[in-house]
Amino acid sequence: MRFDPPAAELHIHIEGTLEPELVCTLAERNGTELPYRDIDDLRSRYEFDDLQSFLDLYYATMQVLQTEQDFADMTAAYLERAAAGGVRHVELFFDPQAHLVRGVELKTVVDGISSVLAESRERFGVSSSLIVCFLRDRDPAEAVTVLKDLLEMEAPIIGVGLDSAERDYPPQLFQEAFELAARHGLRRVAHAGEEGPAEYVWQALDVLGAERIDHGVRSLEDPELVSRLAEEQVPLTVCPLSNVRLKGVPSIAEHPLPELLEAGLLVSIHSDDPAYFGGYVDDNFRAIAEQFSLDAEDLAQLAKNSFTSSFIDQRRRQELLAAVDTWLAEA
Ligand SMILES: Nc1ncnc2[nH]cnc12
Ligand SMILES: [Zn+2]
Repeated sequence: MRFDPPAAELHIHIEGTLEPELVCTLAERNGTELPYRDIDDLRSRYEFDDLQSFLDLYYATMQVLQTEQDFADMTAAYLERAAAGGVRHVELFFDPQAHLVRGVELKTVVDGISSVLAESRERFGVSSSLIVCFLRDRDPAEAVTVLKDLLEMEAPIIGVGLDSAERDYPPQLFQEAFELAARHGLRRVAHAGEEGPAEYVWQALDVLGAERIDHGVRSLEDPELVSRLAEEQVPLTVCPLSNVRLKGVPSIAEHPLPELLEAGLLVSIHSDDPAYFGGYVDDNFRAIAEQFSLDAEDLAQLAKNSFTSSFIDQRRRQELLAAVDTWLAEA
């Protein structure tokens, strides 16, 4: 069976695609001293107890990203791998504050990533757009400043998101930044209900105006919330391998994907930080298909959900939905 239906990758942190090999290549190129002996030593540290233990390594390894070329190389490497696994459309998250605090300029980050996205369709057959994420464990006023700077420089972003350490950082702290985004016609998404409670999903919807919830798996703890999500068909971007690696759920067997689907929610499957969590979208499809005995038709439906949940224009959406039918006919 094949695990690579045409799909939209809607929950992907570009910095989370930094494979150990590229970390070492960039460290050598930039003369960055890393506290790891070699690639195998670095890879051996990819064992996490929770979200914070992952974020500690995630922010440490990204110090190798220094120049526009580094950001471009990382983006190109990701798009090449994603396309090989069936991805045909990407809405890419990036974390500018994580680079600004290291002294890397906003323009370096934005130009490096967007120069490759601008040619993603021609080079990789993947349409793409960019979403800025605010770090919820930093000052909410900083998020407003970063967004103003991005607007000022006319960065090619289509939306805003909210990520990093979730516990004790409720979405409502970021109301001002999200209101500013809305006034400028930007789309809004937010991580919620990954480690944080269902209450954070309510806040993401009602205070931030989030149109899509990243993760959202803990919504199941609140039946009223589940009804709301089902009724409004609010998209949830679910990342099974990530949830297991960060110990949000003990194993794929115990992942609540079947319950989410049973409840009639609009779920699609994504990879989050594939370099760290053991796989890209196709690897996530394989894991859930093998665990839950899903067939090609089930995967095709999840892939269609990803296009339905995306912010692409109607014409491209129809083209990609049709591509799923073609894949299914041949699968
Ligand atoms: N899974 C995740 N949750 C929150 N913030 C993140 N930043 C990168 N990956 C993340
Ligand atoms: Zn994420």
